[in-house]
Parts: sequence; structure tokens; C-alpha cells
Amino acid sequence: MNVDDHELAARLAQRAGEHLVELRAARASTSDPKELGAAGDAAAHALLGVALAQERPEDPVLSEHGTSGPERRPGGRVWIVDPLDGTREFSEAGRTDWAVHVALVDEHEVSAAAVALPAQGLVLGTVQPPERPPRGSGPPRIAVSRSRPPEFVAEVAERTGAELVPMGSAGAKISAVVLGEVDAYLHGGGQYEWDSAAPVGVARAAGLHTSRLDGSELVYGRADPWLPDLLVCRAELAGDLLDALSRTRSEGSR
Ligand SMILES: Nc1ncnc2c1ncn2[C@@H]1O[C@H](COP(=O)(O)O)[C@@H](OP(=O)(O)O)[C@H]1O
Repeated sequence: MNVDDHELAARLAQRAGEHLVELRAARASTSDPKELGAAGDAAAHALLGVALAQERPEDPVLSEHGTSGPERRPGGRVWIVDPLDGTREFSEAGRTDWAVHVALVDEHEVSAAAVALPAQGLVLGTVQPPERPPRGSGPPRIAVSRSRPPEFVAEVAERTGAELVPMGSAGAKISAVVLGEVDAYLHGGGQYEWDSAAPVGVARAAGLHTSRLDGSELVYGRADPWLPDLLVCRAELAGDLLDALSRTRSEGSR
């Protein structure tokens, strides 16, 4: 079957997600959490690698396990995948904040993407970008890492009157913004392109603001995959959040 890149991303994220749900159910009582996370990551990685080699043999694939397939060309097409984002949350019974990321990057932009949230029964993708519900009343809600929240977020929350919502997985946090469950996601201190490429592609397709914390563009498909910080938020909040970030950082560096 010849499917386009948007459909392929969604189909593969869904398939890897279903596999992870089965594996999690089958091994939950027997594995220790680290082993369960590693087994899930390895299984989803193998599934995505085989499927992309079959469906797109001319494209390289980048993940935290390295690059496979043909050699990468600067600015050329590359699939950037995170087979299991939120490994820690995947191995904690009952948690739903983990995800599968599949993105296609071309000329340093995400051109097709999907994020599966298998424990929530959802796949969000550029094939059919989800519509966000209107923002409710009340203070803005900012999703942050539950295990490694950046030190400046409390200050940004205070300046903007926002509430912090700790959550695992970059994909789950960006999806929560896409779905209107929170209004923003702030991350600083470290990440790689595979942690954000797919959910940022979906967020952009859904009309959200996406940038580095200094407001500059997020650039994907670079030789060095280190992409340590990002902001994803409702477009109408971007000005206030970037301003609060800039003040917090300049006061902090004095
Ligand atoms: N300081 C840091 N350095 C490198 N990776 C980081 C990081 N902080 C978060 N990440 C990665 O970003 C993803 C989301 O993290 P968090 O839940 O803390 O927001 C996780 O990916 P994995 O689960 O795929 O390892 C995590 O490893």
C-alpha cells in the first residue's frame, strides 16, 4: 500500500503504541521497572526500524539508538523517532503520560508527524491536526517535567500567575497543550531532537506557538541532535511567557 508521509507517521506510531500496551500488560507483574522500560523501548524501536526500512528504504532514521538506513545528507529527509518517550512513566502501573513519536524532517522542518498516547487510546498527527478547545477561565496552566523541572519555572509561573502541572514525557506534555488540557509546556536543561520533533510537528499543525525559550526557531535535522529547551503554548500566551522567561533569565544571570 502506498501511503503518504502523514498517514505513515500516524500508522507507525499507532502500531508501535499497540505493541507497547500489549508488552506492558504481559510483563507488568514480572519485570522490574527498569527492565520493563528497556524492553518496551527496544521492542518499539525494532518495530519502527523494520517498518521504516520497508516503507521508506531511501530515508535515514535517527533515534537515541543512532542513525540507520542510508547516509544522512545535510538538510535532507530524515525520520526522527522516539520509540518510547516517558520510559519511566511507562514502567509505572496506571500512568498514561508516555508516548511514541514518529516525525519526518525535511530541510530542517518537521514535515509530517504523529504522537501516539497509547494508554489514552489517542494518536495525534499532522494527517488530521486536532482542533483545540477554547481556553477556559482561570490561571494559565503550564506543564513541566515531573522528574526534572527547570529551576526557572517557579519564577515564570509567579510572574505570569500560572499554575504548574507536573507530567512525564515531552510528547504527553505537548499533546496536553494540543488537547487544551494545559496552556503551555516549558522545558530547559537538556533534550534531544527525538524528544520533541514529532510533538512539535503536531503542535505547529494545530496552530500553537513553538520556539526555543529565547523565542528563536526550533531547528531539526542538524548534525548535533542536542536541542535542550523549548516552549510550546497557545499563540496568545507566547508574548507574556517569552517576556517572563527573558526577565527571569536576565535577572538570574546578574
Ligand atoms: N536534562 C535532560 N537531558 C537529557 N534528556 C532529558 C532531560 N530532561 C528531560 N529529558 C528527556 O526528555 C524526555 C521527557 O522528560 P520529562 O518527562 O522529564 O519531561 C525524556 O525522554 P525519554 O523518556 O525518552 O528518556 C527525558 O529523558
